[in-house]
Amino acid sequence: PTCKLYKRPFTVCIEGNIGSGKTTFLSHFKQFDNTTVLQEPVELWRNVAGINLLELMYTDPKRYSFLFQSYVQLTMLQLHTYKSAMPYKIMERSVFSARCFIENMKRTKLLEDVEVVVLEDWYDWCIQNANIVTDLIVISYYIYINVVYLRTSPEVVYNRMKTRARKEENSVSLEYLHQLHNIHDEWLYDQTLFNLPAPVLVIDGNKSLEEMVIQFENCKNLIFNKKEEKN
Ligand SMILES: Cc1cc2cn([C@H]3C[C@H](O)[C@@H](CO)O3)c(=O)nc2[nH]1
Repeated sequence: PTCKLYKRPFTVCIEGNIGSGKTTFLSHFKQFDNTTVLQEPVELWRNVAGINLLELMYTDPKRYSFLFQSYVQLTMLQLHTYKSAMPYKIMERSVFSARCFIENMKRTKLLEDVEVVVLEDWYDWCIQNANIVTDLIVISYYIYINVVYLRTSPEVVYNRMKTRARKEENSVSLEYLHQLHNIHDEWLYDQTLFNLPAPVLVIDGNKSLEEMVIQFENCKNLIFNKKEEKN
């Protein structure tokens, strides 16, 4: 039998706050037939054997943050290791950004220290043992030197979140979005938190949809060209 050589796809993780424009970015890439687009498996988190774990996490975060993040980690790993024949794979968030949410829950005491240790041990083992190689993290504030991050102000994402009105998020405060924004900034903008698994691109998520699409196009060219450089 001819063994099918599985070539690791050039993987891009789109990162950013709730409501920062990731889904819009992903839909822009759905038009390319050389790219597998993997959205965040929110529907899985809403139905774990009939239980809405996302809702439980927001309703009783002290009790359910660990359980939720542990399931998120599993579902993100399944996406990281998803086999596709396409040369490009774009993922919404990653096990890398899972650490941002865990970090925030640690800082706000929603996770016990021992819960953080267990989540981090799982993460460390997975990184060493699973095939997770991310060639480029796309985040959001376009600067041409090829370091980009989907950076959207908490006020803007708060309004978008409210407009989208995802029922589980109706209790999410502007303060929480500020916390997540700051941790994403530390990780991807100041680059003082965690270590970066890959070079970063940034797009200004505060722009109008038209301006965002222009930035997505620039980003797409950077990404598809980058692969050429790589080969
Ligand atoms: C990797 C990762 C994604 C992710 C999303 N979420 C929440 C934020 C949004 O309300 C919803 C969909 O992104 O899930 C979370 O609490 N922890 C997460 N960790």
